Amino acid sequence: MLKIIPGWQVKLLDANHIQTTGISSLELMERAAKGFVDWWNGKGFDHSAPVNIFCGAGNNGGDGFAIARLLDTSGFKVSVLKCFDESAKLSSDALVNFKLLPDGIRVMDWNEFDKSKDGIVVDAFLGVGLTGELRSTAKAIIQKINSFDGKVISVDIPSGLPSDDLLSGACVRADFTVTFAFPKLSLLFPEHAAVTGELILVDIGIADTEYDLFDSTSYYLRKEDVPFFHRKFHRFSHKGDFGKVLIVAGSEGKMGAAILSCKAALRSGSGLVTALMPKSERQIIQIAVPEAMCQFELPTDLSRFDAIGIGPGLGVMGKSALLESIFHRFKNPMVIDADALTILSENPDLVHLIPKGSILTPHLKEFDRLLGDTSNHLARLEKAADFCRSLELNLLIKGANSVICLADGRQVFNSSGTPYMATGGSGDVLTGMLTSFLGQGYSSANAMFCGVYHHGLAGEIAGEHYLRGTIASDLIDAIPETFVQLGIS
Ligand SMILES: NC(=O)C1=CN([C@@H]2O[C@H](COP(=O)(O)OP(=O)(O)OC[C@H]3O[C@@H](n4cnc5c(N)ncnc54)[C@H](OP(=O)(O)O)[C@@H]3O)[C@@H](O)[C@H]2O)[C@@H](O)CC1
Ligand SMILES: Nc1ncnc2c1ncn2[C@@H]1O[C@H](COP(=O)(O)OP(=O)(O)O)[C@@H](O)[C@H]1O
Ligand SMILES: [K+]
Repeated sequence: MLKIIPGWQVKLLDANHIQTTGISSLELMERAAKGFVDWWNGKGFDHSAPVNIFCGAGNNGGDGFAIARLLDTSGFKVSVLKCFDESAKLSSDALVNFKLLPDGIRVMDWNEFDKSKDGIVVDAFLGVGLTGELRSTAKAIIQKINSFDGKVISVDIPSGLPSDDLLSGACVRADFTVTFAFPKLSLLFPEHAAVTGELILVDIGIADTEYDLFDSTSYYLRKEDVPFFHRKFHRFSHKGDFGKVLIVAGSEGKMGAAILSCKAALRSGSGLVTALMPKSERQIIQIAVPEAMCQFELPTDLSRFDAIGIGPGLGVMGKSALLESIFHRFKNPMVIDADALTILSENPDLVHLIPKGSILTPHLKEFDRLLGDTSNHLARLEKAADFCRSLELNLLIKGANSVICLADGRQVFNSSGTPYMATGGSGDVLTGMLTSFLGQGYSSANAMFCGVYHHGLAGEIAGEHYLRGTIASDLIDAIPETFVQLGIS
């Protein structure tokens, strides 16, 4: 997994990389620019659209000059908008790249930019070197960029956004942010979604081990990390090896949630799935998921189950005793979602009975109901860390870039997923997937890494096909393809 370090430490990361590999800082800037242009070329932007690149005097601007040169070579009509005056001292690498600008590129002052023209704006004004409050000219430059109606692509971070803190002043509103080496923490906050746009991570050749020097509890979960967390099964594996799970879900009118969770558990590899549900609703589930077994009373001995998932569509009224009995009778980690979380919010004493290592999966509203209102994501993450450490529980804060908050203090941001997953029932699918991995003998942390990443990837696969018509069942259908794409047999 990729460690997320504070923006101010990027200089140390670079210096260390330069020292150990012998490459120059200029070469590192060139890699960043090449990575940006590779992504750009993959997007297939129209060659006839003029490209206007706002460049600051620091290394973010240096990236911008290098990008300008490379886009010019690729045949784009590029202009550079200087965001500094004649007296400004450019960083040494920015100066080199400024001097390397080919003659064909028009260089103007930022205030000469004509916002009414078509094209694309690249924002290479301010990067992680931003300190303190924006100066007045910087605010005017950001305003100018934001007055443009077309696409805006930010280099490393939208100019004005602090890398590790909440936005308090002006900021470029980007459609895409192409960030280098690792995602800056603030790019992952829901309150910044409107300024960061779609997030793209460009690898500039810094190895994961080079981050070991830095203290941080934040990580980013990428596709290449996930296979490592999967268990390997062998030729003689039998259905018992793949786990027996109990899904406690569904009530009259909400049996769909139970069906989605059970199916998702089966599609994620569970050997045996049992649904605990009201007897009156048994026909629905037996027709929809014939592979699942049904149970209408809570068995006294729950030790025959390897994992339990509880909550989707369960209902709240009169269900707290059921939750309490399960906590008393089952001693292994379990998955707690939806209505079960609401019951916990209403009966806070029950939280102390939850088996250690369990996984709670609140979305933002459920989080606030459970742990109290939070004014912003930073405060939420801090609260989550305290909760997880003190109770030895794991929390998944759901949303775009869901955060896996572990009892050991690590907070891991997921990279897979798409807004097309914002559809009723997709959380029920996740509960089934997490329960399935727990039941297959994965540690809670590994079950979360695999469950959350595969769930997001299933959303991407389904979303590619169905766009905004994606429904939760499509995610389940896409689960097998996620295993194919990750090379997991
Ligand atoms: N490993 C990586 O990730 C790599 C990262 N790289 C790139 O380096 C970037 C970081 O570059 P950096 O350190 O030179 O800082 P940068 O963001 O250009 O900002 C400095 C400029 O901002 C200005 N400024 C500051 N505060 C201000 C304020 N309040 N209001 C107004 N202005 C303010 C400051 O002005 P000054 O204070 O000096 O007058 C100076 O001009 C990083 O984001 C990435 O793009 C790649 O090139 C290579 C590998
Ligand atoms: N914009 C988004 N980007 C990525 N994933 C999303 C987005 N919106 C929702 N999701 C994911 O979809 C799931 C929704 O779960 P939840 O809110 O419990 O929905 P429901 O209760 O309808 O099942 C979560 O896993 C969440 O991370
Ligand atoms: K920028």
